[in-house]
Amino acid sequence: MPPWPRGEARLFPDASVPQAQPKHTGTPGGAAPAKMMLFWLRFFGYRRSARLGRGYHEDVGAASYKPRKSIMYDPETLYCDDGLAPLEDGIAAARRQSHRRPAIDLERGTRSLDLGPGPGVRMSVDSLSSRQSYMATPMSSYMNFYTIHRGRHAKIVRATQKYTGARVALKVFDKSNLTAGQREDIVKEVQILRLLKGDGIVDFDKKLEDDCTVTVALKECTGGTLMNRLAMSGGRMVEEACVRHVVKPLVAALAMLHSKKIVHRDLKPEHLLYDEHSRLHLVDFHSAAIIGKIPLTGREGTMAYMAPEVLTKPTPDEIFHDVLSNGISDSDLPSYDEKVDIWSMGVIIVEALTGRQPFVADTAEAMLRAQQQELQGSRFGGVLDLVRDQEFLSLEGQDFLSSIFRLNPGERPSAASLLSHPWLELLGSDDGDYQMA
Ligand SMILES: Nc1ncnc2c1ncn2[C@@H]1O[C@H](COP(=O)(O)OP(=O)(O)OP(=O)(O)O)[C@@H](O)[C@H]1O
Repeated sequence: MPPWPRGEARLFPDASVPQAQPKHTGTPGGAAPAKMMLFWLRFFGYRRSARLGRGYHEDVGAASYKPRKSIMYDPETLYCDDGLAPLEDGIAAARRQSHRRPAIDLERGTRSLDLGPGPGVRMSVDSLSSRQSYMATPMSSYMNFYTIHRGRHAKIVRATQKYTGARVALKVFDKSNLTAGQREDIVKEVQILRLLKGDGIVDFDKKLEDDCTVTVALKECTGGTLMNRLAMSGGRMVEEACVRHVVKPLVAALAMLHSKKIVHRDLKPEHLLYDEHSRLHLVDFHSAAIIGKIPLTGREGTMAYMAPEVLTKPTPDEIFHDVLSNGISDSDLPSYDEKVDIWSMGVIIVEALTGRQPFVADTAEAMLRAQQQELQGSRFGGVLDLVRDQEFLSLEGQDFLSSIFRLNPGERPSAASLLSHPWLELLGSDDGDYQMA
């Protein structure tokens, strides 16, 4: 029987009995090794790094055991856009690849996320709490890049979406070449594309941004442009094919566009694309405008397809340097309306039927003269003479085109009224498509 009560055995051990010594005695009282280590780790500000699955890890400040600094995501797993669903796709993908739940409530603040910069650069996101930031790269959710076009404003890169396999056309703007006005144009282009989800308009997917580029992701139209189709069919289309594949879908797309008060302002064969089902889609809304939101006073578009009332307007540069600096407001200038698209449509149709542009000139003044001469029939042998020929074009076709080619925009029909034009009923079989005429 020991001389002390049982319960006091650990408090007052018998000195004669050998006791197990703690392995580490660095702190008073012989603290447990884990606690000891934690003490020093806290002291030196150690950051615990917890792996949460492939390519995804969380840095956590161990000093307080609270998430500190940042959450980092593998660019392969997460991408975000300017606020819509794709970020959630990225989160879902990150979660699928992670065995543990991402430690942070990603959903919070995703609505106003903009893409982070390229790999290795971290970017704060306002709507997340200050200790959180994202790392992601716009292009990392795509693969198989191939540049198909270098345009005035952007380059177009064909790519495949990694997770869905969807084919996209990425319109990539180099930020270093953009003026403030051009940046506004991109915002406007995206705004218009969002408004125009529907038949006849290219499908907008999302907008991506990093330090160097702004990218507008569109569904790829795999059937090529009207220009490609004309080339495949020997330079021009027979009338029935033209009505089926150009006139009817174009009138319908313009009727929809104009009903939303949007003017394209740069219609041409290169901006009419076909999908895999040969359905027509309008692209390039960079010059487009919403009537009433900005004054339609500048010379926008491609000269051969410009309506006469656009040719007489100052270019955007002239407006900036000459007009506004003279104290005249943009809204004081005479403006035009959606009828400019109707004129461009007429030029496209004539080109599709004949393989030639009806009006050709180098300067705006010369183009205006050429248009007047053609329309008054004083330029013998011009392209319009050909379409006035009954051997070449049906009476319905002639009536359709002559109603469009009016110098006075007020006399041109609207797209909505052209929907019921008899020429659109002139549809033969598909056999006529792309025949050499
Ligand atoms: N969604 C798409 N699918 C397939 N090809 C496309 C798509 N969007 C654009 N392209 C191709 O890229 C070309 C140029 O597109 P877009 O006009 O939008 O760019 P841009 O920079 O404004 O070029 P440009 O200055 O020549 O008008 C189109 O003519 C077409 O060949």
